[in-house]
Amino acid sequence: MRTAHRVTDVVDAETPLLAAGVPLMERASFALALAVASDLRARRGRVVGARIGVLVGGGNNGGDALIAAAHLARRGAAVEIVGVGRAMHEAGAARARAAGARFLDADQDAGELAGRLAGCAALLDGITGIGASSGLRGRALEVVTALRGAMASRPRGERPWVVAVDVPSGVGVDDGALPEGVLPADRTVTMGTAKPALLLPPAEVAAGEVTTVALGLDLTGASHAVVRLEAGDLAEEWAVPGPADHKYTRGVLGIAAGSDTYPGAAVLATSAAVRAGAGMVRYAGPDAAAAQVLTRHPEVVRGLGEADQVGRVQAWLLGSGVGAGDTERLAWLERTLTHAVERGIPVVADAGALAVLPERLPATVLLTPHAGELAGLLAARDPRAGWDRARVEALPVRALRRAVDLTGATVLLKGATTLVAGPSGPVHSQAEATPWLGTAGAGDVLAGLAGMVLASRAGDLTGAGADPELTARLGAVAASVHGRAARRAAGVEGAAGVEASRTRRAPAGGSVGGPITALDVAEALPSVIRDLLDGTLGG
Ligand SMILES: NC(=O)C1=CN([C@@H]2O[C@H](COP(=O)(O)OP(=O)(O)OC[C@H]3O[C@@H](n4cnc5c(N)ncnc54)[C@H](O)[C@@H]3O)[C@@H](O)[C@H]2O)[C@@H](O)CC1
Ligand SMILES: Nc1ncnc2c1ncn2[C@@H]1O[C@H](COP(=O)(O)OP(=O)(O)O)[C@@H](O)[C@H]1O
Ligand SMILES: [K+]
Repeated sequence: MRTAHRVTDVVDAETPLLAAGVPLMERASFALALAVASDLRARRGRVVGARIGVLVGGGNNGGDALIAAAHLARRGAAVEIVGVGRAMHEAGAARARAAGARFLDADQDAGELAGRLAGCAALLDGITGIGASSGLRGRALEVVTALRGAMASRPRGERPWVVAVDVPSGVGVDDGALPEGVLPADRTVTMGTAKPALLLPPAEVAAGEVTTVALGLDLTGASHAVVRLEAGDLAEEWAVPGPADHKYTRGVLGIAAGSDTYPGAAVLATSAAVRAGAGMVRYAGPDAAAAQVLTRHPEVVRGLGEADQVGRVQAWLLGSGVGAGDTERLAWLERTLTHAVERGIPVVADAGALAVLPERLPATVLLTPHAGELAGLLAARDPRAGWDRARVEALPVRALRRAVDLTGATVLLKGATTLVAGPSGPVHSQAEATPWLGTAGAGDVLAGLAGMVLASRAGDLTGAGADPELTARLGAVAASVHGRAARRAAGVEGAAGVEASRTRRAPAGGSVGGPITALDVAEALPSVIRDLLDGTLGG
């Protein structure tokens, strides 16, 4: 599990150590210098003679960068420092100067400065860290903007290796905002614990590879702001049947997906659910879609009539492939949702079901909008806040939290990185997917998979003493398994999907994979889940 902590919790954890005289900045800057030296050796063979540019702001983030610059200068690097703040960490500057670092004229033309910096082997971004009040301003913004331009005009292989100190300067440290004028890093060396922006869209793409420096902070009392589940965590949450289990104890999922207009959604959602190991799927949908489902999956049981006539289920998936004009189906979904909520049955509410939500919902209802659907939901409930798709994409965590507050439900926001949060607990952020997954019907597969995961853990979700945060965690499990199945289907290896999409090529030894259909993702589920439980799935 990867985790991140909020700025206030980091500051609270640092304070007693600083008061006790623990040299946190020494530790931080030494580790930073080591990371830069190691990257330089890997990329250029040596540190000696390498030209390293250091962007320095007025606070302790600049202090970290200056002391690291001193270490690197002592190792023989040609270090060039540019102050872009109103002040400069004095002790750090003195050490850098004593070690032989050069201070460039900070007032010179930003374009000339940028041209010089863009020719460095490495750049350290030590402008702002957790003390930043907003996106970069003033001279810092001017220099970074010029530098981004100068770097963009060089061939990729001739650009400097960028290392961000603590966070890429200017990102929304707690909310993951990515304003204009952030220098994208190849690596971020973060101090004490990861910061939320390093795991949250859209800022995470500017962080590159993240290295966390252990500072000895005691964060045991602080809650996680962001959690990213890894393979071992998924295996722990996955329900594995024992000898006493049978189809009913493994979880029966009711699926009301698909319509005469979109019958395919029924096939995709049921395929995902049965392949992910549902004890049984009861399909409640129109005749034509049901015929297609049963042709492909004869094990699916048809349920007719109202919710209480369909037969017992441990969870429902409602709404995939039901359009806004399908008033009769929507009315049925609304009645079924109410029925499920009254009985404490967990629900995945997707697509059409998002249009018929009651005012308040329990946390065991998992809403699965994409950014456009979430914008619609927020615009309807919070009309004066001006939510639209672009705003949701720019501030996804805020949009997610707002939707949770307004509905009471657990919300899963689909995207290249999928975010899940409930009324309490952290934001889960899962980034395993590949951009090849952005294909019609992929959301229906996720919905079926998520429904099956909730059905298989229904007892833990709703029994006495149930963990109120479990729905969100299981949503994250489903998102991660979905993303991993997409990677397997597409043949993506080595590279993270995000990285591959950014660079349009695979790193050495990897593969960016190739096109997939939504059904391919469903079909990859059994082997991915098997590897997950065998412990052979990395990451
Ligand atoms: N407290 C400590 O002793 C430790 C702090 N550490 C480092 O210190 C950093 C935090 O230092 P600070 O609290 O001094 O804050 P920062 O250095 O992150 O930011 C404050 C400085 O940035 C300027 N600034 C703020 N907003 C700006 C904006 N929008 N545009 C341009 N400039 C802006 C301020 O004028 C001030 O000079 C951490 O991120 C980490 O790098 C680490 O060395 C670990 C120990
Ligand atoms: N660029 C991307 N990278 C990774 N995953 C993506 C990307 N774009 C979309 N996805 C994933 O694909 C799925 C698309 O779902 P959705 O938008 O509901 O499509 P549909 O309604 O056609 O099924 C989601 O799980 C989403 O997270
Ligand atoms: K920084």
